[in-house]
Parts: sequence; C-alpha cells; structure tokens
Amino acid sequence: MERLERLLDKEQFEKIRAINNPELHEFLAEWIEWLEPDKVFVCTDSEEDEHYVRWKALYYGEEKLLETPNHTVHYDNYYDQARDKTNTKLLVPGGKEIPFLNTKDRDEGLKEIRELMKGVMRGKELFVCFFVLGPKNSVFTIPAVQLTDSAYVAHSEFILYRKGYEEFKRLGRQARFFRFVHSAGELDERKTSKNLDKRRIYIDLVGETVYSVNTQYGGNTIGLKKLAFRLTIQKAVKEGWLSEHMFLMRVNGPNGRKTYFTGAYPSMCGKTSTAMISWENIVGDDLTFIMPFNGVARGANVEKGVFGIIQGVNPEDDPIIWKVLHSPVEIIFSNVLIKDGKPYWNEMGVEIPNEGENHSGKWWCGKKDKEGNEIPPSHKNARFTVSLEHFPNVDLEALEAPCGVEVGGMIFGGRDKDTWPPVREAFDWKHGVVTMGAALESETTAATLGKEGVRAFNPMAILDFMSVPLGDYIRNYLEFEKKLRKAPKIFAVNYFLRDENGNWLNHKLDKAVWLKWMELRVHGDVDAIETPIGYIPKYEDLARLFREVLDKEYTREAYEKQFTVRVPELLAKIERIEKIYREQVREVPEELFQVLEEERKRLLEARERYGDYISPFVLEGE
Ligand SMILES: Nc1nc2c(ncn2[C@@H]2O[C@H](COP(=O)(O)OP(=O)(O)O)[C@@H](O)[C@H]2O)c(=O)[nH]1
Ligand SMILES: C=C(OP(=O)(O)O)C(=O)O
Ligand SMILES: [Mn+2]
Repeated sequence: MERLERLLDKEQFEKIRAINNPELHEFLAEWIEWLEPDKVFVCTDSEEDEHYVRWKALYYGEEKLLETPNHTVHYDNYYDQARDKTNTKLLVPGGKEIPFLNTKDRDEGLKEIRELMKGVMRGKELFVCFFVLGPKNSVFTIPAVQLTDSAYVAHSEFILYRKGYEEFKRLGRQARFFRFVHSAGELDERKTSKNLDKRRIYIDLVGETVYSVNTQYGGNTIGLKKLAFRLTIQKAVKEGWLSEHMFLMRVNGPNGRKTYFTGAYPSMCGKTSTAMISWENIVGDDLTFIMPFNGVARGANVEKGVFGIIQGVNPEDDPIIWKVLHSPVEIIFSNVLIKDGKPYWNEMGVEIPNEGENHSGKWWCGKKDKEGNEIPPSHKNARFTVSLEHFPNVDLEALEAPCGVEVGGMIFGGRDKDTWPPVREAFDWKHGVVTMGAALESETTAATLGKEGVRAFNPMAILDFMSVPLGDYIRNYLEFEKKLRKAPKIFAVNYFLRDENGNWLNHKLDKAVWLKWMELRVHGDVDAIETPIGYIPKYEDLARLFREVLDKEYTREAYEKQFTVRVPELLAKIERIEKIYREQVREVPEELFQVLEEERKRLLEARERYGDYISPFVLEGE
C-alpha cells in the first residue's frame, strides 16, 4: 500500500484502497513500478471514468471521430491486422512440449517479456481497468484486472465486458482473478505499434496472467477476449465444465417456443453472422461458458458485446447489423476505409469511394503494398466493436441470466469445400463430440497471420486457443455428458460447400433454414434420414422451411447435390483425423478411436451397397 501511495495520485490511490485485496495491491505495485508510466488512471464502474477512457482514445490519437455521433475509427499497423500465432506462447514450467500447443519455458518467457516491458510506458498513461467474464454475481463470474497503455484497448473492453470494479470491492480478499498486462509499445506517427518484430503474447498458465506487448490488434490485446480464453479453458477442464469458442443464440420454434443453441466455428467462419441472423435472437457471438446445473447444460455469454468482422456485411443479408452500424450508438470501426468521415468496407453492397484513408494510410484504388499486393479498401479482418444492448434482436434476459440458459443444441462447423453436408445431426453425444467436434477441419482465414485457404485440423474450432493437452480436453467433453440428465443434441453445419467450378452451393441466408430444422429436431418435431454420418433432413421438410422462412423454392436437384453422402471424401477425412490422434496427440480416450472406427465401417458398408456418392433419396427409400 505504501508503494501504491507513492506511485498513484491521491484520487487514484483511494480507488484502489477501496478494494481490500493485498494480492491485487501487490500485483499493481509491482507492475506500475516496472512499466514506469507517467500517469496512472484507475477506472471504477462510473460513467465518468468510462467517458474519460473514451476521450483519452481520441486525445492520444488512437481513435478518430467519424461523422455519425459516437462512431470512431481505429487503425492497427499494416502488419498487425490479425492474431499472431507464432509469437503467442503458453508459458509452462520446464517448457514442456505439448502437441499442437505453442509452449515456452515459463522462467525464460517471463524473463523475456519482463525485459520487453521494462519502462515501456515511459511518457504514457496506464489505465487500470476491472471487468468480469460472464454475467455478474453468478457462478459463471470470473473477475479480471487489465493494465494497458492503450486507451483503444480499454475502450474496447468497456464495450465488450461487464464492469467489475464493484465486484472486486464486494469480493475483497476472496477474489480469485485473472490478470492482463498490455503495452502497445512504441507508436509511429499513425499511432500504431512500431516494434512488431518484438510483438509477444505470453500466457502464464500458472499465474493466470497474460502479457501482450508491441501489438494493438484486438485478438492479440483485448485481455478478456482470446487471451482470457486460454485461462478459462484450463479452468473449465480442471473443474469439469466447458469453456468454448461458441456463439449463443435463441432459435424461435413454433408457437413461441425458445430453444438455445451454441455454435463453434473457427474465426471468420460464421459465428457472428449466424448469431445475428434476422429471424432469431442473439445472446453472444464468440465465447460461451457451459456448466451442468441439476443435470441440465446451461450456457452463458462470457461477453456483452461484439468484435465482429465487417467485410461482407450488407443491407440484404445482414439487415440487423447494417442498421446497428448506421445508428448513432457507440461503435469502434477498425481498419476500414474512411472518406469524409464515413466508414466503408469490402463487399458492403453499396458503391465505395476510390480513395481515402485505410489501414495502409492514405489509400487510392490500385495502391500496392511493399510486397506488391494490391491493397483492398478495408482489411479482410477489419472489424466493428459494439455492445449487444444496441441490437434490436438481443435476448437481454438470456444475456443477463445468472444461471444462463438451457442449451438445446450444440453446432460445429468450418470451411469445408467438399466433405460435409450443409447440416446433419449426430446419433448421440459421443458421436457428435468425436466426429463433428474433435474431427473438425477448416480452411485457414485472414483472422490469423499467414497463408489463407489451407485445410487445417481444428478440433472444436478451438485449437488456436487450446491451453491443455488435447486428450484431456476431449476426455472432459466426453465425460461432461455423465453430469447431465439430458444432453444437448449435437449438429454439424457446413456453409462453405462448393461445386466443381468453385461456386458456393448455398446462399448465405440458407443457414436460417438449417437453424429452424435443428430447432425442430431438438424437440423431435420432424423425422430425418439416417446416413452413415448421422441424420440429415428430409427434402420435404427443407422445401417447406425454405418457403416459410426465405420465401424460396428449394429444388430436389439442389437438395440432392448438397446432401449427397460423399463417401471417398468422408473416408479420407477419417484417415487424416485418426492418424493425427494416433500419432500426434497423447492420451486420447479410447472411445474416440471406437467412434471413428464405427463411422468408417458404416461408410464402407454403404459404399458396398450404393457406391461412392450416395443420394439422400436412395437412403430415404431404405
Ligand atoms: N459463403 C459464405 N460466406 C459466409 C457465410 N456466413 C458467413 N460468411 C462469411 O464468413 C466471414 C466471417 O464470418 P463471421 O460470422 O464474422 O465469422 P466469425 O469470426 O466466426 O464470427 C464473413 O466474411 C462472412 O461474409 C455463408 O453462409 N456463406
Ligand atoms: C477476435 C477473434 O474472434 P473471431 O474471429 O472468432 O470473431 C479472433 O479470432 O481474433
Ligand atoms: Mn466473430
């Protein structure tokens, strides 16, 4: 306390003193001394403090005002536009190698990051912020403290998370909290991080602390988002619940029936666009906690806002988010094109100017980067940050429910051009967890640095964030069912099937129909066709839903093409997945191999009888 009294001015010191937690005091004193900021601001839950942070983002030039009130734009460095997987490491004692996890010796990592952070805030202001993960005052709640010299990061967190200063005060010494220490490092004239060669994101799993330096992109810096996610996965696996890369939404069934679904797709594969679809209600778009209560799986959104991809958002397909983005509510646009105070982005469905300012600085149509690549108007991973309270279709009751909502169905999906059908249902929990979750593969996207379009193993869409050995994670999933009286149904979707010429087989809004079908299946309202890989919809049910939901004719030809069981591709996939689990992952539950083997057998038998490509009509006739 004495150290803190020396380091903080009176007003800020009093704010900290009101929290009775010596561990917090120690952590703050140590880091404030180490980071050497010129000034420290402590954020309470007051409107005034939140305003202060918003104003500082403008004052320091990290954000600029746009024409519409409450809209701002923020830019990240041209080479800091996505998650940096290479430099994101889990610090573990002895640097133990864990397959698929990027680990580093804890002592070495802490030493390196401390050196990079020594005095890094000289001449800058440090913001100390308190938030919670999950709904307040509930079993889901996890308090967290964020230290950052980026007012943009702090501002984003105020939009995305529930305030936690009062919670820290309430919990006092009992608070077991996560810690995040971030510095954007030295900035260039555009106020973007300069020393990208020294960009590091180190996750200390022992101390439940994450350090991030020389970067600004939200996926690398917003502590409570993908950084905390590594810590919550570890906690969930230890305690026997699920912390998932999933949206949470309400699908509206017949006669006002409400059914909640979660959905795990890798970054840039449709979580946000599914959760925001017009017919239904959004609860969350990225991170969900699922816990068993009295034998029922209940889900809660970890966040209260959306950090969503803006490319492709257009008035036809995304009327709700389009409206939100054009209303005067608080929004941060990042890495978009700005002309005369208005934001523009790729594929927005309206004409966009041929010059302005974007993530590359002054921009004109045809401008090339150092590598000779033409720079599009906005970055593919350009985003918007907005609170869910501004969505006309938010389910606020579900968002704030201290016990979460009952999960009726869980969906897995990815970018797969040729193997999985658009939608199918697992035979049971085990079948879904193994063949849909643990076997998920998806093409890489612009949400991470590196090559795009490469098919990659991505179990449960969570591999980038995995913080425990994969075998343990899957065992926890399989065992979760034993805590339930009634397990959620498991489904898999694929929005990204293509024909021989590379054209999409589905329209972006077809997912509205798949959702309605899944809702009916959760309640046993429609029959389905049994295939070797699970249950698929009957043509008649989809044709009716296409008419009712989208007012569209759905042809038998389209159905047949989309739902054909592609035996060679499916078998090849089982080979790939089995090989990975046999050769690369340790301590895999034996059940996983059994379930894969059963699926292979079913596929081989079906091929014997019907050939390589099996029409759903043939299977229905059986
Ligand atoms: N072809 C196709 N693209 C889609 C579909 N749904 C979403 N997308 C695109 O996928 C990208 C990422 O979607 P988003 O929902 O933000 O993904 P998230 O990162 O998982 O939340 C956007 O560019 C969307 O336009 C779909 O059904 N079909
Ligand atoms: C913030 C992210 O989430 P997503 O792309 O899943 O929306 C990210 O992956 O960097
Ligand atoms: Mn998203």
